[in-house]
Amino acid sequence: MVNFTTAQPYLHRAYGSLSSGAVISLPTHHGMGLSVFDACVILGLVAAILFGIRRSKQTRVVVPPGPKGLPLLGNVLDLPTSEPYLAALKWAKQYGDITYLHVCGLSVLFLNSSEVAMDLLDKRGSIYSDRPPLVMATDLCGYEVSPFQRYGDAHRRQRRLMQRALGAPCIRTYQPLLEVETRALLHRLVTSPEEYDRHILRYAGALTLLVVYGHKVTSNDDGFLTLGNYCMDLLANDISPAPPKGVWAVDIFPSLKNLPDWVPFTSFKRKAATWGAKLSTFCDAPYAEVKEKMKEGTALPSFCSTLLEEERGCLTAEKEYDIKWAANSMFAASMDTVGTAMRHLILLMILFPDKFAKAREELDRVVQGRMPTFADRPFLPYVECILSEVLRWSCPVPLNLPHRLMEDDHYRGYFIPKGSFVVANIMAMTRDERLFPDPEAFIPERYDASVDEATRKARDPRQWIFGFGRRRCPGLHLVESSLWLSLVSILGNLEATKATDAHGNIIEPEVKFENMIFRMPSKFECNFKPRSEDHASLILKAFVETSPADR
Ligand code: HEM
Repeated sequence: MVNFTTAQPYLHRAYGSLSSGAVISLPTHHGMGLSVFDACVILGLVAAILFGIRRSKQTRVVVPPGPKGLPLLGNVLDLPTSEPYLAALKWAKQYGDITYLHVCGLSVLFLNSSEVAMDLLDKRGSIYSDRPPLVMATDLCGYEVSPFQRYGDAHRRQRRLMQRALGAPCIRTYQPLLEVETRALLHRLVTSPEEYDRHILRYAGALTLLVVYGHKVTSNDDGFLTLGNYCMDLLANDISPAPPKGVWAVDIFPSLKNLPDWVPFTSFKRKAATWGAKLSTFCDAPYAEVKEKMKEGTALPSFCSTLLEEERGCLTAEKEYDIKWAANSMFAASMDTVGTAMRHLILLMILFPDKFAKAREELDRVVQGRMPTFADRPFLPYVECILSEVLRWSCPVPLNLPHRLMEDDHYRGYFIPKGSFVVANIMAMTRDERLFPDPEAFIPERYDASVDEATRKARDPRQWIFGFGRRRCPGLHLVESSLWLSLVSILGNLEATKATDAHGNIIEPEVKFENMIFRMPSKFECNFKPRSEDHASLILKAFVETSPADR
Protein backbone atom coordinates (compact mmCIF):
# COMPACT_ATOMS: atom_id res chain seq x y z
CA MET A 1 0.00 0.00 0.00
CA VAL A 2 1.26 3.42 -0.91
CA ASN A 3 0.89 6.31 1.43
CA PHE A 4 0.94 9.83 0.25
CA THR A 5 -0.91 12.90 1.24
CA THR A 6 -3.00 15.01 -1.00
CA ALA A 7 -6.18 16.99 -1.02
CA GLN A 8 -7.92 14.83 -3.61
CA PRO A 9 -11.55 14.35 -2.84
CA TYR A 10 -12.65 11.23 -1.17
CA LEU A 11 -16.02 10.04 -0.10
CA HIS A 12 -17.41 8.59 2.92
CA ARG A 13 -20.69 6.75 2.96
CA ALA A 14 -23.23 8.62 0.94
CA TYR A 15 -21.23 11.79 0.84
CA GLY A 16 -18.50 13.18 -1.31
CA SER A 17 -16.00 14.86 0.87
CA LEU A 18 -12.77 16.64 0.70
CA SER A 19 -9.79 15.32 2.49
CA SER A 20 -9.87 18.31 4.69
CA GLY A 21 -6.79 17.00 6.25
CA ALA A 22 -6.10 13.41 5.55
CA VAL A 23 -3.56 10.91 4.50
CA ILE A 24 -4.82 9.10 1.48
CA SER A 25 -3.42 5.73 0.62
CA LEU A 26 -3.27 4.13 -2.79
CA PRO A 27 -4.11 0.50 -2.18
CA THR A 28 -2.21 -1.76 -4.58
CA HIS A 29 -5.12 -4.17 -4.63
CA HIS A 30 -6.83 -1.56 -6.71
CA GLY A 31 -4.99 -3.09 -9.57
CA MET A 32 -2.67 -0.28 -10.51
CA GLY A 33 0.24 -2.22 -9.00
CA LEU A 34 2.39 0.79 -8.13
CA SER A 35 5.14 0.44 -5.57
CA VAL A 36 5.56 3.01 -2.84
CA PHE A 37 8.55 4.39 -4.60
CA ASP A 38 6.94 4.56 -8.05
CA ALA A 39 3.90 6.32 -6.75
CA CYS A 40 5.92 8.83 -4.78
CA VAL A 41 8.10 9.65 -7.78
CA ILE A 42 5.13 10.00 -10.13
CA LEU A 43 3.15 12.06 -7.70
CA GLY A 44 6.13 14.18 -6.80
CA LEU A 45 6.73 15.00 -10.47
CA VAL A 46 3.10 15.70 -11.26
CA ALA A 47 2.74 17.80 -8.14
CA ALA A 48 5.89 19.72 -8.87
CA ILE A 49 4.78 20.50 -12.42
CA LEU A 50 1.23 21.44 -11.43
CA PHE A 51 2.36 23.43 -8.49
CA GLY A 52 5.15 25.12 -10.44
CA ILE A 53 2.73 26.23 -13.16
CA ARG A 54 0.15 27.41 -10.66
CA ARG A 55 2.75 29.13 -8.51
CA SER A 56 4.27 31.01 -11.43
CA LYS A 57 0.80 32.34 -12.27
CA GLN A 58 0.11 33.27 -8.70
CA THR A 59 3.35 34.85 -7.57
CA ARG A 60 1.88 38.32 -7.64
CA VAL A 61 -1.39 37.45 -5.95
CA VAL A 62 -2.17 37.31 -2.28
CA VAL A 63 -3.82 34.19 -0.99
CA PRO A 64 -5.42 33.97 2.48
CA PRO A 65 -3.21 33.04 5.44
CA GLY A 66 -2.53 29.46 6.50
CA PRO A 67 0.14 27.10 7.76
CA LYS A 68 3.41 27.40 5.91
CA GLY A 69 3.92 24.34 3.74
CA LEU A 70 6.84 22.51 2.20
CA PRO A 71 8.23 23.56 -1.15
CA LEU A 72 6.26 21.87 -3.94
CA LEU A 73 4.25 19.49 -1.74
CA GLY A 74 2.69 22.29 0.27
CA ASN A 75 0.77 21.40 3.41
CA VAL A 76 0.91 17.65 2.90
CA LEU A 77 2.29 17.08 6.38
CA ASP A 78 -0.24 19.37 8.05
CA LEU A 79 -3.16 17.19 7.06
CA PRO A 80 -4.36 15.17 10.05
CA THR A 81 -5.39 11.53 9.87
CA SER A 82 -8.12 11.68 12.50
CA GLU A 83 -10.68 14.24 13.67
CA PRO A 84 -9.67 16.70 10.92
CA TYR A 85 -12.10 19.28 12.29
CA LEU A 86 -9.90 19.72 15.37
CA ALA A 87 -6.97 20.79 13.21
CA ALA A 88 -9.30 23.06 11.24
CA LEU A 89 -10.54 24.57 14.50
CA LYS A 90 -6.98 25.28 15.60
CA TRP A 91 -6.21 26.95 12.26
CA ALA A 92 -9.35 29.04 12.60
CA LYS A 93 -8.11 30.38 15.95
CA GLN A 94 -4.68 31.03 14.52
CA TYR A 95 -5.50 32.52 11.11
CA GLY A 96 -8.95 34.09 11.49
CA ASP A 97 -11.91 33.92 9.12
CA ILE A 98 -10.19 32.06 6.26
CA THR A 99 -7.44 29.46 6.25
CA TYR A 100 -5.65 28.62 3.04
CA LEU A 101 -3.76 25.41 2.41
CA HIS A 102 -2.17 24.12 -0.74
CA VAL A 103 -1.54 20.47 -1.29
CA CYS A 104 0.40 19.39 -4.35
CA GLY A 105 -0.84 22.41 -6.24
CA LEU A 106 -4.45 22.15 -5.14
CA SER A 107 -5.87 25.05 -3.15
CA VAL A 108 -8.00 24.24 -0.14
CA LEU A 109 -9.89 26.99 1.58
CA PHE A 110 -11.43 26.71 5.04
CA LEU A 111 -14.19 29.23 5.72
CA ASN A 112 -14.15 29.68 9.47
CA SER A 113 -16.91 32.18 10.13
CA SER A 114 -20.58 32.27 9.34
CA GLU A 115 -20.18 35.62 7.58
CA VAL A 116 -17.51 34.39 5.16
CA ALA A 117 -19.36 31.13 4.47
CA MET A 118 -22.56 33.06 3.66
CA ASP A 119 -20.67 35.59 1.51
CA LEU A 120 -19.06 32.93 -0.64
CA LEU A 121 -21.18 29.77 -0.58
CA ASP A 122 -24.51 31.52 -0.41
CA LYS A 123 -24.25 34.95 -2.06
CA ARG A 124 -21.74 33.78 -4.70
CA GLY A 125 -23.45 30.39 -5.01
CA SER A 126 -23.37 30.51 -8.83
CA ILE A 127 -19.62 29.81 -8.77
CA TYR A 128 -19.20 28.05 -5.39
CA SER A 129 -21.68 25.17 -5.78
CA ASP A 130 -19.73 22.55 -7.69
CA ARG A 131 -18.37 19.38 -6.04
CA PRO A 132 -14.93 17.83 -6.57
CA PRO A 133 -14.99 15.19 -9.32
CA LEU A 134 -15.31 11.60 -8.07
CA VAL A 135 -14.34 9.46 -11.00
CA MET A 136 -14.47 5.97 -9.46
CA ALA A 137 -17.88 6.46 -7.86
CA THR A 138 -19.65 8.43 -10.56
CA ASP A 139 -17.99 7.76 -13.91
CA LEU A 140 -16.99 4.13 -13.37
CA CYS A 141 -19.58 2.80 -10.90
CA GLY A 142 -22.29 4.99 -12.40
CA TYR A 143 -23.45 6.17 -8.98
CA GLU A 144 -25.02 9.55 -9.70
CA VAL A 145 -26.34 10.43 -6.30
CA SER A 146 -27.01 14.09 -5.63
CA PRO A 147 -24.34 14.83 -2.96
CA PHE A 148 -21.70 13.62 -5.48
CA GLN A 149 -23.16 15.43 -8.45
CA ARG A 150 -21.31 18.19 -10.28
CA TYR A 151 -23.21 21.47 -10.36
CA GLY A 152 -25.43 21.60 -13.43
CA ASP A 153 -28.89 21.02 -14.86
CA ALA A 154 -29.46 17.52 -13.47
CA HIS A 155 -28.45 18.64 -9.98
CA ARG A 156 -30.71 21.68 -10.13
CA ARG A 157 -33.69 19.66 -11.40
CA GLN A 158 -33.34 16.99 -8.72
CA ARG A 159 -32.94 19.54 -5.96
CA ARG A 160 -36.14 21.21 -7.05
CA LEU A 161 -37.92 17.87 -6.65
CA MET A 162 -36.41 17.31 -3.21
CA GLN A 163 -37.29 20.80 -2.08
CA ARG A 164 -40.84 20.41 -3.26
CA ALA A 165 -41.16 17.19 -1.31
CA LEU A 166 -39.19 18.11 1.79
CA GLY A 167 -39.64 21.87 2.05
CA ALA A 168 -40.99 23.33 5.31
CA PRO A 169 -44.64 23.48 4.10
CA CYS A 170 -44.70 19.72 3.30
CA ILE A 171 -43.37 18.48 6.59
CA ARG A 172 -46.81 18.26 8.17
CA THR A 173 -47.62 15.53 5.65
CA TYR A 174 -44.89 13.36 7.12
CA GLN A 175 -45.75 13.89 10.76
CA PRO A 176 -47.91 10.74 11.06
CA LEU A 177 -45.08 8.70 9.50
CA LEU A 178 -42.58 10.19 11.95
CA GLU A 179 -44.86 9.20 14.81
CA VAL A 180 -45.05 5.61 13.57
CA GLU A 181 -41.27 5.24 13.37
CA THR A 182 -40.59 7.04 16.65
CA ARG A 183 -43.03 4.83 18.57
CA ALA A 184 -41.44 1.75 17.06
CA LEU A 185 -38.05 3.06 18.18
CA LEU A 186 -39.29 3.54 21.76
CA HIS A 187 -40.65 0.01 21.82
CA ARG A 188 -37.35 -1.45 20.64
CA LEU A 189 -35.34 0.61 23.11
CA VAL A 190 -37.41 -0.90 25.90
CA THR A 191 -37.41 -4.43 24.53
CA SER A 192 -33.68 -4.72 23.80
CA PRO A 193 -31.89 -1.68 25.23
CA GLU A 194 -28.45 -3.22 24.74
CA GLU A 195 -29.03 -3.01 20.98
CA TYR A 196 -29.87 0.68 21.04
CA ASP A 197 -27.32 1.39 18.37
CA ARG A 198 -28.91 -1.03 15.93
CA HIS A 199 -32.33 0.46 16.68
CA ILE A 200 -31.05 3.92 15.83
CA LEU A 201 -29.63 2.72 12.52
CA ARG A 202 -32.91 1.03 11.69
CA TYR A 203 -34.82 4.16 12.67
CA ALA A 204 -32.63 6.35 10.41
CA GLY A 205 -33.07 4.08 7.38
CA ALA A 206 -36.71 3.17 7.98
CA LEU A 207 -37.76 6.78 8.33
CA THR A 208 -36.45 7.72 4.89
CA LEU A 209 -37.67 4.51 3.25
CA LEU A 210 -41.13 5.33 4.49
CA VAL A 211 -41.08 9.00 3.52
CA VAL A 212 -39.36 8.55 0.17
CA TYR A 213 -40.72 5.20 -1.07
CA GLY A 214 -43.69 4.49 1.22
CA HIS A 215 -41.83 1.33 2.18
CA LYS A 216 -42.54 0.10 5.69
CA VAL A 217 -39.63 -1.69 7.35
CA THR A 218 -41.05 -4.50 9.47
CA SER A 219 -37.94 -6.44 10.43
CA ASN A 220 -34.25 -5.96 11.06
CA ASP A 221 -33.63 -8.08 7.95
CA ASP A 222 -35.60 -5.83 5.62
CA GLY A 223 -34.09 -6.22 2.14
CA PHE A 224 -33.82 -2.51 1.29
CA LEU A 225 -32.38 -1.62 4.67
CA THR A 226 -29.80 -4.38 4.38
CA LEU A 227 -28.94 -3.37 0.83
CA GLY A 228 -28.71 0.28 1.94
CA ASN A 229 -26.29 -0.55 4.73
CA TYR A 230 -24.27 -2.79 2.42
CA CYS A 231 -23.97 -0.06 -0.21
CA MET A 232 -23.08 2.59 2.34
CA ASP A 233 -20.23 0.38 3.54
CA LEU A 234 -19.18 -0.31 -0.03
CA LEU A 235 -19.01 3.38 -0.73
CA ALA A 236 -17.14 4.11 2.47
CA ASN A 237 -14.65 1.29 2.40
CA ASP A 238 -14.14 0.24 -1.20
CA ILE A 239 -15.38 2.70 -3.75
CA SER A 240 -14.35 5.85 -2.00
CA PRO A 241 -12.46 4.90 1.11
CA ALA A 242 -11.79 7.64 3.59
CA PRO A 243 -8.19 8.28 4.53
CA PRO A 244 -6.03 6.72 5.77
CA LYS A 245 -7.52 3.71 3.99
CA GLY A 246 -6.99 4.81 0.47
CA VAL A 247 -8.03 6.54 -2.70
CA TRP A 248 -8.21 5.15 -6.22
CA ALA A 249 -5.48 6.06 -8.65
CA VAL A 250 -8.21 6.92 -11.17
CA ASP A 251 -9.53 9.58 -8.79
CA ILE A 252 -6.15 11.25 -8.99
CA PHE A 253 -5.49 10.62 -12.67
CA PRO A 254 -9.00 10.62 -14.24
CA SER A 255 -7.73 9.72 -17.70
CA LEU A 256 -6.94 6.21 -16.42
CA LYS A 257 -10.64 5.50 -16.83
CA ASN A 258 -10.11 5.50 -20.60
CA LEU A 259 -7.62 2.63 -20.56
CA PRO A 260 -9.01 -0.37 -22.44
CA ASP A 261 -9.92 -3.34 -20.26
CA TRP A 262 -7.16 -5.56 -21.70
CA VAL A 263 -4.43 -3.25 -20.40
CA PRO A 264 -2.66 -4.74 -17.35
CA PHE A 265 -3.52 -3.28 -13.94
CA THR A 266 -7.03 -2.24 -14.91
CA SER A 267 -8.81 -4.60 -12.53
CA PHE A 268 -10.30 -1.47 -10.94
CA LYS A 269 -12.60 -1.27 -13.96
CA ARG A 270 -13.93 -4.78 -13.36
CA LYS A 271 -14.46 -4.04 -9.69
CA ALA A 272 -16.31 -0.86 -10.65
CA ALA A 273 -18.62 -2.90 -12.91
CA THR A 274 -19.47 -5.31 -10.06
CA TRP A 275 -19.99 -2.60 -7.48
CA GLY A 276 -21.88 -0.45 -9.97
CA ALA A 277 -24.38 -3.29 -10.42
CA LYS A 278 -25.02 -3.39 -6.64
CA LEU A 279 -25.42 0.37 -6.48
CA SER A 280 -27.79 0.37 -9.37
CA THR A 281 -30.01 -2.18 -7.54
CA PHE A 282 -29.79 0.07 -4.46
CA CYS A 283 -31.21 2.90 -6.56
CA ASP A 284 -33.61 0.92 -8.80
CA ALA A 285 -35.20 -1.69 -6.52
CA PRO A 286 -37.13 0.50 -4.02
CA TYR A 287 -38.25 2.70 -6.91
CA ALA A 288 -39.51 -0.33 -8.86
CA GLU A 289 -41.44 -1.43 -5.77
CA VAL A 290 -43.29 1.90 -5.64
CA LYS A 291 -44.29 1.58 -9.29
CA GLU A 292 -45.45 -1.98 -8.77
CA LYS A 293 -47.53 -1.05 -5.73
CA MET A 294 -49.03 1.89 -7.57
CA LYS A 295 -50.18 -0.49 -10.28
CA GLU A 296 -51.75 -2.73 -7.65
CA GLY A 297 -53.25 0.27 -5.86
CA THR A 298 -51.45 -0.57 -2.60
CA ALA A 299 -48.79 2.18 -2.57
CA LEU A 300 -48.54 4.33 0.56
CA PRO A 301 -48.25 8.06 -0.18
CA SER A 302 -44.57 8.99 -0.53
CA PHE A 303 -42.14 11.26 -2.36
CA CYS A 304 -42.02 8.86 -5.34
CA SER A 305 -45.72 8.04 -5.50
CA THR A 306 -46.74 11.70 -5.32
CA LEU A 307 -44.42 12.70 -8.15
CA LEU A 308 -45.29 9.67 -10.27
CA GLU A 309 -48.97 10.37 -9.78
CA GLU A 310 -48.45 13.91 -11.07
CA GLU A 311 -46.68 12.54 -14.15
CA ARG A 312 -49.20 9.78 -14.81
CA GLY A 313 -49.45 9.25 -18.57
CA CYS A 314 -46.64 11.67 -19.42
CA LEU A 315 -43.58 10.41 -17.55
CA THR A 316 -40.49 11.25 -19.61
CA ALA A 317 -37.18 9.36 -19.34
CA GLU A 318 -35.56 12.47 -17.87
CA LYS A 319 -38.26 12.87 -15.23
CA GLU A 320 -38.00 9.22 -14.28
CA TYR A 321 -34.23 9.53 -13.96
CA ASP A 322 -34.63 12.59 -11.75
CA ILE A 323 -37.24 11.06 -9.44
CA LYS A 324 -35.25 7.85 -9.05
CA TRP A 325 -31.93 9.55 -8.24
CA ALA A 326 -33.45 12.23 -6.05
CA ALA A 327 -35.11 9.45 -4.04
CA ASN A 328 -31.89 7.46 -3.71
CA SER A 329 -29.98 10.64 -2.75
CA MET A 330 -32.30 11.22 0.17
CA PHE A 331 -32.18 7.61 1.30
CA ALA A 332 -28.40 7.46 1.10
CA ALA A 333 -27.76 10.92 2.58
CA SER A 334 -29.94 10.40 5.61
CA MET A 335 -28.58 7.19 7.08
CA ASP A 336 -25.31 8.28 8.69
CA THR A 337 -26.35 11.82 9.40
CA VAL A 338 -29.52 10.94 11.28
CA GLY A 339 -27.70 8.10 13.05
CA THR A 340 -24.99 10.52 14.17
CA ALA A 341 -27.45 13.08 15.48
CA MET A 342 -29.44 10.42 17.37
CA ARG A 343 -26.34 9.00 19.05
CA HIS A 344 -25.43 12.49 20.19
CA LEU A 345 -28.91 13.03 21.54
CA ILE A 346 -28.65 9.94 23.72
CA LEU A 347 -25.08 10.68 24.75
CA LEU A 348 -26.02 14.18 25.88
CA MET A 349 -29.05 12.85 27.77
CA ILE A 350 -26.85 10.65 29.90
CA LEU A 351 -24.03 13.17 30.26
CA PHE A 352 -26.21 16.10 31.32
CA PRO A 353 -29.19 14.59 33.17
CA ASP A 354 -29.93 17.86 35.04
CA LYS A 355 -30.59 19.81 31.85
CA PHE A 356 -32.83 17.05 30.48
CA ALA A 357 -34.67 16.74 33.81
CA LYS A 358 -35.59 20.41 33.50
CA ALA A 359 -36.96 19.75 30.01
CA ARG A 360 -38.87 16.73 31.30
CA GLU A 361 -40.58 18.83 33.98
CA GLU A 362 -41.77 21.16 31.26
CA LEU A 363 -42.91 18.21 29.15
CA ASP A 364 -44.79 16.57 32.04
CA ARG A 365 -46.72 19.80 32.61
CA VAL A 366 -47.96 19.70 29.01
CA VAL A 367 -48.20 16.00 28.16
CA GLN A 368 -49.83 13.59 30.59
CA GLY A 369 -50.80 9.96 30.05
CA ARG A 370 -50.29 10.07 26.29
CA MET A 371 -47.57 10.26 23.68
CA PRO A 372 -46.29 13.73 22.75
CA THR A 373 -47.32 14.97 19.30
CA PHE A 374 -46.27 17.85 17.10
CA ALA A 375 -49.23 19.83 18.37
CA ASP A 376 -47.35 20.12 21.71
CA ARG A 377 -44.32 21.80 20.19
CA PRO A 378 -45.32 25.49 20.71
CA PHE A 379 -45.81 24.83 24.44
CA LEU A 380 -42.35 23.46 25.12
CA PRO A 381 -39.88 26.36 24.89
CA TYR A 382 -37.13 24.79 27.03
CA VAL A 383 -37.24 21.63 24.87
CA GLU A 384 -36.50 23.93 21.92
CA CYS A 385 -33.43 25.25 23.75
CA ILE A 386 -32.28 21.69 24.38
CA LEU A 387 -32.72 20.73 20.73
CA SER A 388 -30.76 23.77 19.54
CA GLU A 389 -27.93 23.00 21.92
CA VAL A 390 -27.92 19.32 20.86
CA LEU A 391 -27.60 20.40 17.22
CA ARG A 392 -24.83 22.90 18.00
CA TRP A 393 -22.85 20.67 20.33
CA SER A 394 -23.11 17.57 18.13
CA CYS A 395 -22.19 19.29 14.85
CA PRO A 396 -22.78 16.08 12.83
CA VAL A 397 -20.92 17.13 9.64
CA PRO A 398 -18.22 19.38 11.10
CA LEU A 399 -16.44 20.28 7.85
CA ASN A 400 -19.52 20.22 5.63
CA LEU A 401 -19.16 18.54 2.24
CA PRO A 402 -16.60 20.23 0.02
CA HIS A 403 -17.74 22.71 -2.58
CA ARG A 404 -15.56 23.44 -5.60
CA LEU A 405 -14.95 26.91 -6.98
CA MET A 406 -15.78 27.11 -10.68
CA GLU A 407 -14.01 30.40 -11.56
CA ASP A 408 -11.13 32.48 -10.20
CA ASP A 409 -12.44 34.77 -7.49
CA HIS A 410 -11.34 37.67 -5.28
CA TYR A 411 -12.53 38.19 -1.73
CA ARG A 412 -11.38 40.64 0.96
CA GLY A 413 -8.30 41.41 -1.12
CA TYR A 414 -7.33 37.76 -1.50
CA PHE A 415 -7.13 35.72 -4.68
CA ILE A 416 -8.96 32.37 -4.69
CA PRO A 417 -8.06 30.18 -7.66
CA LYS A 418 -10.59 28.31 -9.79
CA GLY A 419 -10.77 24.65 -8.81
CA SER A 420 -10.18 25.36 -5.10
CA PHE A 421 -11.89 23.02 -2.67
CA VAL A 422 -13.95 25.16 -0.35
CA VAL A 423 -14.65 23.74 3.08
CA ALA A 424 -17.14 25.40 5.43
CA ASN A 425 -15.64 24.99 8.88
CA ILE A 426 -18.96 24.36 10.64
CA MET A 427 -17.13 23.18 13.74
CA ALA A 428 -15.49 26.59 14.10
CA MET A 429 -18.85 28.34 13.69
CA THR A 430 -20.49 26.24 16.39
CA ARG A 431 -17.50 26.81 18.69
CA ASP A 432 -17.18 30.57 18.12
CA GLU A 433 -16.45 31.96 21.60
CA ARG A 434 -17.85 35.37 20.72
CA LEU A 435 -21.28 33.79 20.24
CA PHE A 436 -20.96 30.81 22.54
CA PRO A 437 -18.96 31.50 25.70
CA ASP A 438 -17.47 28.24 27.02
CA PRO A 439 -18.35 26.54 23.72
CA GLU A 440 -17.68 22.95 24.80
CA ALA A 441 -20.19 23.23 27.66
CA PHE A 442 -23.77 22.04 27.09
CA ILE A 443 -25.88 25.10 27.99
CA PRO A 444 -29.43 25.10 26.55
CA GLU A 445 -30.06 28.45 28.29
CA ARG A 446 -28.03 30.09 25.50
CA TYR A 447 -31.29 30.22 23.53
CA ASP A 448 -33.86 30.95 26.24
CA ALA A 449 -36.05 34.02 26.76
CA SER A 450 -33.37 35.78 28.86
CA VAL A 451 -31.33 36.23 25.66
CA ASP A 452 -32.26 39.04 23.29
CA GLU A 453 -33.91 38.12 20.01
CA ALA A 454 -30.96 39.15 17.79
CA THR A 455 -28.46 37.06 19.76
CA ARG A 456 -30.80 34.09 19.81
CA LYS A 457 -31.13 34.33 16.05
CA ALA A 458 -27.38 34.68 15.57
CA ARG A 459 -26.85 31.57 17.71
CA ASP A 460 -29.23 29.28 15.85
CA PRO A 461 -27.02 26.34 14.75
CA ARG A 462 -29.48 25.37 12.00
CA GLN A 463 -28.02 28.13 9.83
CA TRP A 464 -24.69 26.19 9.61
CA ILE A 465 -25.03 22.53 10.44
CA PHE A 466 -27.00 21.74 7.29
CA GLY A 467 -24.52 23.38 4.94
CA PHE A 468 -24.81 26.38 2.67
CA GLY A 469 -26.25 27.90 -0.46
CA ARG A 470 -27.36 25.79 -3.37
CA ARG A 471 -26.01 22.63 -1.73
CA ARG A 472 -27.69 23.13 1.63
CA CYS A 473 -29.22 19.94 2.97
CA PRO A 474 -32.73 19.47 1.53
CA GLY A 475 -33.60 17.08 4.39
CA LEU A 476 -33.20 19.67 7.15
CA HIS A 477 -36.87 20.22 7.94
CA LEU A 478 -37.60 16.52 8.01
CA VAL A 479 -34.67 15.76 10.24
CA GLU A 480 -35.34 18.66 12.55
CA SER A 481 -38.89 17.44 13.11
CA SER A 482 -37.79 13.85 13.57
CA LEU A 483 -35.17 14.82 16.15
CA TRP A 484 -37.68 16.91 18.07
CA LEU A 485 -40.16 14.04 18.21
CA SER A 486 -37.48 11.53 19.22
CA LEU A 487 -36.28 13.87 21.95
CA VAL A 488 -39.70 14.40 23.53
CA SER A 489 -40.78 10.78 23.07
CA ILE A 490 -37.67 9.37 24.75
CA LEU A 491 -37.59 12.02 27.45
CA GLY A 492 -41.28 11.65 28.26
CA ASN A 493 -41.31 7.87 28.47
CA LEU A 494 -37.87 6.47 29.15
CA GLU A 495 -35.07 6.80 31.67
CA ALA A 496 -31.83 6.93 29.70
CA THR A 497 -28.91 6.50 32.08
CA LYS A 498 -25.26 5.57 32.18
CA ALA A 499 -24.77 1.81 32.34
CA THR A 500 -23.66 0.11 35.57
CA ASP A 501 -21.35 -2.87 36.07
CA ALA A 502 -22.14 -6.08 37.99
CA HIS A 503 -21.40 -4.27 41.30
CA GLY A 504 -23.67 -1.38 40.51
CA ASN A 505 -20.80 1.00 39.73
CA ILE A 506 -21.53 3.58 37.07
CA ILE A 507 -19.68 3.07 33.78
CA GLU A 508 -18.64 6.43 32.39
CA PRO A 509 -19.28 6.50 28.61
CA GLU A 510 -16.04 6.35 26.73
CA VAL A 511 -16.58 8.18 23.50
CA LYS A 512 -14.31 8.30 20.50
CA PHE A 513 -14.88 10.08 17.22
CA GLU A 514 -13.33 7.90 14.55
CA ASN A 515 -15.17 8.90 11.43
CA MET A 516 -13.43 11.43 9.20
CA ILE A 517 -16.59 13.00 7.82
CA PHE A 518 -19.28 12.65 10.45
CA ARG A 519 -18.69 13.56 14.06
CA MET A 520 -20.20 10.24 15.03
CA PRO A 521 -19.67 9.08 18.62
CA SER A 522 -18.47 5.49 18.82
CA LYS A 523 -20.89 3.13 20.54
CA PHE A 524 -20.98 3.77 24.31
CA GLU A 525 -22.62 1.87 27.14
CA CYS A 526 -25.96 3.14 28.35
CA ASN A 527 -29.27 1.91 29.64
CA PHE A 528 -32.94 2.47 28.88
CA LYS A 529 -36.02 1.56 30.84
CA PRO A 530 -39.59 2.88 30.96
CA ARG A 531 -40.07 5.62 33.56
CA SER A 532 -42.89 3.60 35.21
CA GLU A 533 -45.32 0.75 34.61
CA ASP A 534 -47.76 3.25 33.15
CA HIS A 535 -45.16 4.46 30.71
CA ALA A 536 -44.35 0.86 29.75
CA SER A 537 -48.03 0.22 28.94
CA LEU A 538 -48.28 3.46 27.00
CA ILE A 539 -45.22 2.56 24.88
CA LEU A 540 -46.63 -0.86 24.07
CA LYS A 541 -50.09 0.46 23.30
CA ALA A 542 -48.75 3.20 21.01
CA PHE A 543 -46.54 0.71 19.21
CA VAL A 544 -49.27 -1.87 18.70
CA GLU A 545 -51.65 0.79 17.38
CA THR A 546 -49.19 2.23 14.87
CA SER A 547 -47.15 -0.83 13.81
CA PRO A 548 -49.51 -3.81 14.03
CA ALA A 549 -47.48 -5.83 11.48
CA ASP A 550 -44.21 -5.40 13.33
CA ARG A 551 -44.63 -7.42 16.53
C1 HEM B 1 -28.91 15.41 11.28
C2 HEM B 1 -29.15 15.10 10.04
C3 HEM B 1 -28.51 15.75 8.84
C4 HEM B 1 -27.47 16.63 8.76
C5 HEM B 1 -26.67 17.25 9.92
C6 HEM B 1 -27.24 16.91 7.37
C7 HEM B 1 -26.27 17.76 6.90
C8 HEM B 1 -25.97 17.93 5.56
C9 HEM B 1 -24.87 18.71 5.07
C10 HEM B 1 -23.88 19.47 5.95
C11 HEM B 1 -24.89 18.63 3.71
C12 HEM B 1 -23.92 19.30 2.76
C13 HEM B 1 -24.37 20.69 2.41
C14 HEM B 1 -23.36 21.47 1.60
O1 HEM B 1 -22.63 20.88 0.81
O2 HEM B 1 -23.28 22.70 1.77
C15 HEM B 1 -26.00 17.80 3.34
C16 HEM B 1 -26.34 17.47 2.04
C17 HEM B 1 -27.42 16.69 1.71
N1 HEM B 1 -28.35 16.16 2.55
FE1 HEM B 1 -28.33 16.25 4.58
N2 HEM B 1 -28.14 16.21 6.62
C18 HEM B 1 -28.94 15.49 7.46
C19 HEM B 1 -30.01 14.66 7.11
C20 HEM B 1 -30.49 14.51 5.83
C21 HEM B 1 -31.73 13.82 5.49
C22 HEM B 1 -32.70 13.19 6.48
C23 HEM B 1 -31.84 13.88 4.13
C24 HEM B 1 -32.94 13.37 3.21
C25 HEM B 1 -34.10 12.95 3.57
C26 HEM B 1 -30.67 14.58 3.62
C27 HEM B 1 -30.41 14.82 2.29
C28 HEM B 1 -29.29 15.47 1.82
C29 HEM B 1 -28.94 15.56 0.40
C30 HEM B 1 -29.72 14.95 -0.76
C31 HEM B 1 -27.76 16.32 0.34
C32 HEM B 1 -26.98 16.70 -0.92
C33 HEM B 1 -27.35 18.10 -1.35
C34 HEM B 1 -26.57 18.55 -2.58
O3 HEM B 1 -25.44 18.13 -2.79
O4 HEM B 1 -27.13 19.37 -3.32
N3 HEM B 1 -29.90 14.96 4.69
N4 HEM B 1 -26.66 17.38 4.48
